Amino acid sequence: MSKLRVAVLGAKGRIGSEAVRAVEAADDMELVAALGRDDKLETLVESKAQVVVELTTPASVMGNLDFCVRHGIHVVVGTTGWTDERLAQLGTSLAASPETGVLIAPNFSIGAVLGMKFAQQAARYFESVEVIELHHPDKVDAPSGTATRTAQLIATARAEAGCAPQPDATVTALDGARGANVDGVPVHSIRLRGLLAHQQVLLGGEGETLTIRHDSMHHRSFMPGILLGVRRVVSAPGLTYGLENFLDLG
Ligand SMILES: NC(=O)C1=CN([C@@H]2O[C@H](COP(=O)(O)OP(=O)(O)OC[C@H]3O[C@@H](n4cnc5c(N)ncnc54)[C@H](O)[C@@H]3O)[C@@H](O)[C@H]2O)C=CC1
Ligand SMILES: O=C(O)C1=N[C@H](C(=O)O)C[C@H](O)C1
Repeated sequence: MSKLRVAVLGAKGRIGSEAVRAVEAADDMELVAALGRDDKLETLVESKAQVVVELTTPASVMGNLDFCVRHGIHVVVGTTGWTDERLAQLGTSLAASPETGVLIAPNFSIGAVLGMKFAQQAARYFESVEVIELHHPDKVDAPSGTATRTAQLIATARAEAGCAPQPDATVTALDGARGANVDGVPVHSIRLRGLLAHQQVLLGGEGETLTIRHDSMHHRSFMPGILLGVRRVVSAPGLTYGLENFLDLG
């Protein structure tokens, strides 16, 4: 069986360099390009890449995606910074290249995906829910893509269940004291040397709380999800949002 021809964009970055090693080690994949900020995207075409793993920055991802989709190259995207406007722009590109697949995964780690799913399931049963995400201080975006997506999933689950707005008697507060408001869910961002990627979802009801916590201690935690995404995106045309769509979570 021929190997999948895979390229990594952002290959010198923290997660990109780990992804390069993971693709090289995968029996069913061949690393055909490992590109950084100053490399030419045309290399992706010249190297006949079938799948690009996009791990750059929120400032770079849209241009890279546009190039790949125009050239019919499937993309597994880990880069953050997704907004409704960006998703709509991607939808327009994909409409012109309907056989191309793009997976956007706010988080590739299996534990984080499960944590998001559990939070989504629990959200309707508690009066209060807040998200705390904790990352290394070199991260350029806040809140994290994972926390934003978690809050959106929680908010949708609560809206569908007809939950009342969360109780919060705050009348005066310093700017930021109650975190960022993502669809009505407060999201708090910690940046601390020594950390990598961590998240807690705190749920509270009368006389009880539930905390769902996930910790990524090494970038290796993201690799099985990236490899799964590469294997699956080639037969998933259009946009897939969330690795959970490629997992049999029931
Ligand atoms: N979905 C997930 O599970 C994960 C997502 N991430 C996300 O991945 C992104 C990268 O994170 P890190 O590796 O920590 O950042 P980083 O700053 O270490 O790496 C980014 C790399 O991309 C390069 N780059 C910038 N523009 C480029 C371009 N146009 N073409 C090619 N390379 C370019 C930079 O020079 C740098 O080497 C962030 O958005 C982060 O949030 C990180 C870890 C896990
Ligand atoms: O920048 C990171 O490190 C991470 N980014 C992603 C995010 O913003 O959610 C995924 C993970 O949290 C690591």
